[in-house]
Amino acid sequence: MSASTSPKKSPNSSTSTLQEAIDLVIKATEEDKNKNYAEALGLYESAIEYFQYAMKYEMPTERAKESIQAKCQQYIDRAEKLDEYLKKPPNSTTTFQEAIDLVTKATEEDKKHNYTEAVRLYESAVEYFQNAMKYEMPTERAKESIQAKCQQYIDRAEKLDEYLKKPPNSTTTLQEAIDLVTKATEEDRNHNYAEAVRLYESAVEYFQYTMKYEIQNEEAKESIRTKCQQYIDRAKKIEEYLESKNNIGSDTDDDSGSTKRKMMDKMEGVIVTEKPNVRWDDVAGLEGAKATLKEAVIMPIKSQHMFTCKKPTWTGILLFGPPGSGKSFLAKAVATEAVSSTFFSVSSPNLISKWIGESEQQVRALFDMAREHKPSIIFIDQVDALLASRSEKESESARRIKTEFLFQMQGVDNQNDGVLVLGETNMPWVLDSAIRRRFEKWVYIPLPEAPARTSMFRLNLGDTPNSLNDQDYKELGFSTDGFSGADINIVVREALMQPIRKVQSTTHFCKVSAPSSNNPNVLVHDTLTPCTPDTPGAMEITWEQVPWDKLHVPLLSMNDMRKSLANIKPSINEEDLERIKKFIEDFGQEK
Ligand SMILES: Nc1ncnc2c1ncn2[C@@H]1O[C@H](COP(=O)(O)OP(=O)(O)OP(=O)(O)O)[C@@H](O)[C@H]1O
Repeated sequence: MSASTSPKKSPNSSTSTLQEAIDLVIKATEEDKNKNYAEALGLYESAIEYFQYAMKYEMPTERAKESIQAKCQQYIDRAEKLDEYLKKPPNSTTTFQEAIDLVTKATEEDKKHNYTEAVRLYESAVEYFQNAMKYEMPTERAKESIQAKCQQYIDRAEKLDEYLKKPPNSTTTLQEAIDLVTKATEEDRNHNYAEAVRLYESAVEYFQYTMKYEIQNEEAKESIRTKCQQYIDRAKKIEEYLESKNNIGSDTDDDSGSTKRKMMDKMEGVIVTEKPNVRWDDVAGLEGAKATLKEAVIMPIKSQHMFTCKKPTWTGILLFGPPGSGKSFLAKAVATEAVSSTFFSVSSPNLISKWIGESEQQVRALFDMAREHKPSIIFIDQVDALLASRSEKESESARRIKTEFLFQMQGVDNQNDGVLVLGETNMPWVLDSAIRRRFEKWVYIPLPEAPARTSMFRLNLGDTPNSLNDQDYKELGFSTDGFSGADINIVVREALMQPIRKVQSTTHFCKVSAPSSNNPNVLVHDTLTPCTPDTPGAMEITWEQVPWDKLHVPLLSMNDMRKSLANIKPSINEEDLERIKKFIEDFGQEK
């Protein structure tokens, strides 16, 4: 700290030195705030001298002395910090701008999967931020926010570091990527869209890492790339949807607009207005159910002009049947094919947990919106969770939701014309009898028969390259008695992983003739594919030792399907089926 002279004061001076010291501190703080650090430093130093003089000659009380000393210490600290800052070489590089530039570069490298460089840059950026905070003295609030940001960069650098430290042959990233996609799809299905987007994005990141460091084979890479593009597209679509939903809520500034917006906010995760993309042809089998729904839902919407007098429409249709039999899937097809209608999809379990306490208001808002946007379809997934028989144990809130639903479904003065409530349940027997009556039409969705199961295998495999023939598909259909559509979906997903696993786990490769990876029209005879040790010409090598352009990932085969089938059992048990059978005996399949 630079030396300064004692205040030139006479003991008789009219202004007290203490007052002058205080004035100096006020000025010092002002200059400090205006970043005139040299001026601030001089003023702090003078103020300290004045305070010390005052303490010596103006004899304040002991308590005042103590407080002055504490204050002086603060000014001394601040002055020292300023002094240190001012002594920094003029071209010092510890500036915020440089720290920010480093973070920008780190993020770029991170995105390009140059993780080693990204870690280095993140770490340097944090160091620069810390130095800058020391010398450039931001406000406390700015400091807090910089520290929080730094923590994020440290976390990211640690995560990347962890990746980089994995043994070079590690195959776990691929598994992690697959797990992430599985979770993303689940969240997506449960309408937890924000979480689904996050998971899809992480999965893509993991896949990209495996493509860079783990997988050399171009075919496998190509297939992963295609999948990644699907996940990116899906994440984008969800983001667009979330944005558009916010816009629906913000399209008016008046009171009713803002109330609607509040309602929409509360409904987030509970109601989805996005149109699914499932066509009739995507639904295997269920021809009877499709015909009923076409007649009951699509026809009245499509040909309104045909019905000049009373329209034969239904206001409540219930799809019931065993779990995973395609009820929701079929409802999605209805929503897609009923082009001009608005689709509201409500997940009952989410609704119950999120609307507790606000129940009837939200139910009313849902129906109001449906009426406003008619023709519309309100699809209620797992309607049993929402509208089960009244019981002693149910909460007051659940009771109120149910009562309001009953009231709204009933509608007054034809106000529900053009609004269809489409419910689905796998436990129709638990429904409240009044609710059962509100669903005027019941459609049974059974487990698929063999031909429908065969179609499901075809639909699920889509255009994935495979070596299955018609006979294999038939066999798959026949050998999966008791499997639901959801079970078959799992079997196929599991089978799709087999070729990649085979490549990664095999100990031997042998030469086969296959299209060249550089030109698929040319057949080459030296590509390597997994084989058993006793195959003639088998070489004991791992997949990492095979040059990428020579690796031939085996096509998905019937054996892969059989392997997958051996591990997956039907999810519906006899007891569930008995219960449904009994219900049909009591109430019939359709009404
Ligand atoms: N008939 C079908 N055609 C094609 N795919 C089907 C069919 N049925 C089911 N699936 C597949 O199974 C998945 C699960 O089906 P879905 O969610 O419709 O079952 P659900 O009957 O609504 O089950 P839950 O009663 O448990 O709600 C679908 O996403 C679809 O991939």
